[in-house]
Amino acid sequence: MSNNTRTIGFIGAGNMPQSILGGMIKGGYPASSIIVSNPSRPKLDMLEEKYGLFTSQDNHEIAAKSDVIVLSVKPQLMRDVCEDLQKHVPDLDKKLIITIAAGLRMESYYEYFSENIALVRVMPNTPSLVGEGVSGLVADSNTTEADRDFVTQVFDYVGITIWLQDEDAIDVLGAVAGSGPAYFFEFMHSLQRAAEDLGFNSEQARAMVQQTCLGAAKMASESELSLVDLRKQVTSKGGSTAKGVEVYQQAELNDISKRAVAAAVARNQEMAKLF
Ligand SMILES: NC(=O)C1=CN([C@@H]2O[C@H](COP(=O)(O)OP(=O)(O)OC[C@H]3O[C@@H](n4cnc5c(N)ncnc54)[C@H](O)[C@@H]3O)[C@@H](O)[C@H]2O)C=CC1
Ligand SMILES: O=C(O)[C@@H]1CCC=N1
Repeated sequence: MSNNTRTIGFIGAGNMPQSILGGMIKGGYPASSIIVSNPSRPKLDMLEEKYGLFTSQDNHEIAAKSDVIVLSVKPQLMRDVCEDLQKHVPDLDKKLIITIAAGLRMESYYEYFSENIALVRVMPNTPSLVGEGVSGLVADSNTTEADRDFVTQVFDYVGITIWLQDEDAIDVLGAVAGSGPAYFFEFMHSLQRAAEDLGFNSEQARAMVQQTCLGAAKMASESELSLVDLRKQVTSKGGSTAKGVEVYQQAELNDISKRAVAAAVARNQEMAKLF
């Protein structure tokens, strides 16, 4: 990677950029080439202490020092942050701009900056922190092949990268993989509570749920079998699993997932119009 190191500056130091930069550093990207801004100090102090990063409360300073700017604020703040950068930071169209915001379309960024910016929209997820992220990417035609290679390299550090044809696909990937960790945590917590209700303490209940989830995910990723066949392997005829699975099927789990993803896609589309 070090043969293609650029100074990468995160504007916003929230959960998602922390997951990405933490994963990058773990994967070997030089911390000296990662810089971060945030309006308040606590997260910056933590990042300085933990990784020795250069940080600033001044977005202009971080953007000016960066070859690659990663816009990492909430969608509703994006217009103000970008218009402010456009006013105060020279040569933005000579830098590569990455945005990780959900929903917001590329055309919004052309409005905030100019149509000359080189822009990549990335939809990452928080498991990037442990090197198991999923990132969906779409680049505009102002980016060079070297830019796109760089973005691939960065997000490959923190998991798998999936280049997409258009922004509609990013909204869907966001609703499945971007939001997905929350769905799994919700499900895992419900299993933990079920074990607790039947007498386990929370520590044991959580341990068995998370290890089972990890094991199932590992099996799925290492196996050639379909998810249906993997499920069948656990489900002995006339056994206990069949009874448990039946409850989920009767509750229309497929339909629940479909509705959850559709709701998240709809919110992404709404956010594109709101901000
Ligand atoms: N959390 C997630 O799982 C994912 C988040 N995203 C996107 O990542 C972006 C950031 O989300 P999170 O990190 O989760 O949010 P967060 O709420 O954890 O962090 C937002 C950060 O922005 C900072 N901030 C506020 N105003 C600012 C300004 N004017 N300039 C610079 N920084 C400012 C806040 O102090 C805070 O540290 C959002 O656009 C979200 O759509 C995308 C995929 C997944
Ligand atoms: O909830 C959100 O809007 C962001 C996008 C995907 C995960 N978190």
